[in-house]
Amino acid sequence: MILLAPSILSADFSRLGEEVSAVEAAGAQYLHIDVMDGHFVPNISFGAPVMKSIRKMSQMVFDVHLMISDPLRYIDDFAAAGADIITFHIGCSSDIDETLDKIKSHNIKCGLAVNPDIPAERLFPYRDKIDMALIMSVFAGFGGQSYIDGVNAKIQAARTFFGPDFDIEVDGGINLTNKTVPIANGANVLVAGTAIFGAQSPKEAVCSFLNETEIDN
Ligand SMILES: O=C(CO)[C@@H](O)[C@H](O)COP(=O)(O)O
Repeated sequence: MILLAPSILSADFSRLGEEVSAVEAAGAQYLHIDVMDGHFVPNISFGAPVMKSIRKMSQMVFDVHLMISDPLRYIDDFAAAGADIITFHIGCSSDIDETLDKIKSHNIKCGLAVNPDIPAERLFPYRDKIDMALIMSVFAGFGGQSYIDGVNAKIQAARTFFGPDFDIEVDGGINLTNKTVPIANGANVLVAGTAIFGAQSPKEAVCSFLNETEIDN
């Protein structure tokens, strides 16, 4: 089953509640929450208080993507704010095992992410500790970039290594035209920001993503 994770990075923050309700009503299963610190990536987005405020009005799986230098320091905050999955990056400054253990201590699922210039094999030693692998199909930091086809082999390598029942999420530059590409290479969780919240109707965009994704499969 393909899961869709609309990224609120591209939402209209002045109407965040309405935007979240629209994608939830349309059937999106995950809500992708992009947290950026202006240090690990050049951009700054928002933190746990914003997530906490939308947690009250949504039942979606809150899929938190920490693009921050020292994720270990903030796991407690995001857990308390209602995260269901917390993913952070290979290459951050926190100890990876310690951070995964911290996430697990909250009974939350954990994921590890790799930017396009980091091989999928860097995820493999953590196989028994993680619930999801996040393969970035753009360099983390900004919405609205173009999908990098060079990551397709990496998605395949991750699928081969982790097996058929493991969650492999792909994030960046995914739209209605190219969404079959990550799926064909082994992804089962698709993140889309601009293609959903940049559409005239985010609700219709989610329906198109989900319906057409089913037809393609
Ligand atoms: O993590 C990121 C960017 O760093 C992504 O989640 C993007 O926000 C996806 O947005 P689009 O590429 O779909 O616009």
